[in-house]
Amino acid sequence: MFHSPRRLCSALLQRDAPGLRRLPATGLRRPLSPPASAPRPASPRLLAAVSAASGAARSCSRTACSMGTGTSRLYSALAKTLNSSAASQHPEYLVSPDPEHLEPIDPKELLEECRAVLHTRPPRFQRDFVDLRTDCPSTHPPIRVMQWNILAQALGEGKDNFVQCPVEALKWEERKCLILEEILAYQPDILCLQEVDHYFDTFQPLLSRLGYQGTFFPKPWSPCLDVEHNNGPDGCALFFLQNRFKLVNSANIRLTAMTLKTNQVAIAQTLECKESGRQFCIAVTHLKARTGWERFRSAQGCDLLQNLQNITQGAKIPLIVCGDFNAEPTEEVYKHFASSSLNLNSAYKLLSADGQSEPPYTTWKIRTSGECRHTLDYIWYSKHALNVRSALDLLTEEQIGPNRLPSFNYPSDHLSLVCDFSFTEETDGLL
Ligand SMILES: NC(=O)C1=CN([C@@H]2O[C@H](COP(=O)(O)OP(=O)(O)OC[C@H]3O[C@@H](n4cnc5c(N)ncnc54)[C@H](OP(=O)(O)O)[C@@H]3O)[C@@H](O)[C@H]2O)C=CC1
Ligand SMILES: [Mg+2]
Repeated sequence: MFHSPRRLCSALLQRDAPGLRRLPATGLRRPLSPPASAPRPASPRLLAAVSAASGAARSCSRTACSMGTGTSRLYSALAKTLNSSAASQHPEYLVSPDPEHLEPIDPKELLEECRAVLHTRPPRFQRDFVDLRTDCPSTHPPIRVMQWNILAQALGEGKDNFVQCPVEALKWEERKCLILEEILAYQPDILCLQEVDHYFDTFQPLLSRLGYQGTFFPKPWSPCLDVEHNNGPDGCALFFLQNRFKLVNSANIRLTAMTLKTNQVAIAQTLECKESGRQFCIAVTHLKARTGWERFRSAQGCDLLQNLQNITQGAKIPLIVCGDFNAEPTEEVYKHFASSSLNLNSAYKLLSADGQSEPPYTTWKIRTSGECRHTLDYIWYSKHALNVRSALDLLTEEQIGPNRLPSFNYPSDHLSLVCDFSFTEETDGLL
């Protein structure tokens, strides 16, 4: 699904003065030295591909964002400038730096390099795709969508209280390779992420070199900013492969609850498939967490649905909504989505025997309060316009292990959800 790199990955090794490397996004330079916490890399390219880009935001963080909460607010303000409501009406302001100026990375080589960094870790778990609609042939390749709350680095190390997870398992230099490995293993066409607090230094520069166009919308008052040595606010990020889709429209939405602005956000983009000319809308969100906030989440969900009604012109444009809803299927917000006039179904229900039950968990962790096993993450889709051709099975309890998540094998407390979609024949030729 990735497009072939136009040049070899070895182009990542710079031709500039020895020991200096041009940073892709900014043109800044920094000394070439491996991160202190990382194991000795097997390949020098990893420094180029995985670490070097971090210099851009690290040099930003030296001046603006990593010195604690006060200066982090400045970073937050800068990030918000890039995502202002004015910008949302002009997609050109939201696009990443010109991808033509970035050296492409060969995904296979990057995957190998990630694996080299992770050589002291246990192997990653095997997960299989389950075929769901083998009887519906499609003329176009499916659209693979990944939904994943990747766990903000600042929250994982600072506030989440994962009492059974050793701190070494959370080291960013290795954990980011586990996250990249998961993305590279499944090669989604569209990637919907929550709790991203390493957008500018890691995911945007690397994923743009893999052919993705990215958008980031930070939470207005990210809890990450209250963690010492944070890397800026966390937020939602949406990436799509530029060789498969053209951006038609993009909206960054600050969710409201009972007309009040909240700390939760969403990104909604209308994309056009380059192969088929078909349009669809993809949205990503992360609703308010914690028990006691059920009505608040419900109101946020209603606001998001209202926004999506407008964006899809009343369900005329097929829709996919990915999110960490922080709500079990018994909650009101889930019911609003299941019964909305947008005609949505939750894709992972299709993995159950009767097609009606959500998986038993999408997140599983142990906090000071005890074991937390919940189904909170969903991929909703327009059931009249889209088919789910296959879905990636979840990790088993045995794979997750007694200490639950995150772990040395798996980088987040939430599992990634991955689905392959195709358009239904009935709506072929419409939008
Ligand atoms: N300084 C200021 O003026 C303000 C600061 N804030 C900060 O923001 C925070 C609230 O922001 P808000 O967006 O409402 O945050 P949420 O309540 O939505 O939670 C934020 C994160 O905490 C995680 N989380 C969920 N449950 C727990 C738990 N039991 N223990 C630890 N972490 C948990 C969530 O992860 P998941 O989704 O994976 O469950 C989520 O990513 C405040 O605590 C404060 O730190 C907020 C407003 C103003
Ligand atoms: Mg979390």
